Amino acid sequence: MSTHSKPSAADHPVIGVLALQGDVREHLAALAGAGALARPVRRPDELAEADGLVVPGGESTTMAKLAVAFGLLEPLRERIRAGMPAYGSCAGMIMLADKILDGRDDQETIGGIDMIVRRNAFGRQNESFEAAVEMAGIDGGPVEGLFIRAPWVESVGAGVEVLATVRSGESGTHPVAVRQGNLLATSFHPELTGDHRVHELFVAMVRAAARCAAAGA
Ligand SMILES: NC(=O)CC[C@H](N)C(=O)O
Repeated sequence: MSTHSKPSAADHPVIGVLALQGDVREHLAALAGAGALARPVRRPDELAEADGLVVPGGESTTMAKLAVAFGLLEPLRERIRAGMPAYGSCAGMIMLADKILDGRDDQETIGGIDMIVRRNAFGRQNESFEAAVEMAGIDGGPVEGLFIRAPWVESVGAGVEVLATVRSGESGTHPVAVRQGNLLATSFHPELTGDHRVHELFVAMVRAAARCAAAGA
């Protein structure tokens, strides 16, 4: 029996969705479907209340500019450095990359994952496509990968686990889902498919991090 009177973050994690631009509503719905209390985050005080954060799909250059304008970029970097779990889909993957290729000049990222991500990597004729993606850590068969002007991961550092790859014509096979500690990123958009398994994986990561924090407190 729990001795806590308040619901703990480990049982009911509050997961924010960075709500500056992009498919925020879809992530809020997917997180709720995966058992989290989901909240939009536009201000540093809203970020402070979140046990974990989703950075949505959208347009990374716009999102980065808005993050600076809303005074969120440094608070985001600080929370991530301090171990807050985060999940980025598509533009969100770009935002969580330590380095990007084919970004706009001076395009900022939040960073956190030791990887180089190439924006719009799948090229013109393939700007949008679907693929069945086998993803490590996701049981029950492949997830439907929706790739919309999607990035791929060009290279990863030693601490980054590649969870899924996709073959793209002659350029070969590229990572499209990665994890480094409490940080998760996909090139594709599970929030648009109604399949909540990737969000369930992220909610489990947030719960585990909250349990660790409670045990260490
Ligand atoms: N669907 C997406 O999130 C596309 C990402 C977009 N190409 C960018 O650079 O931000």
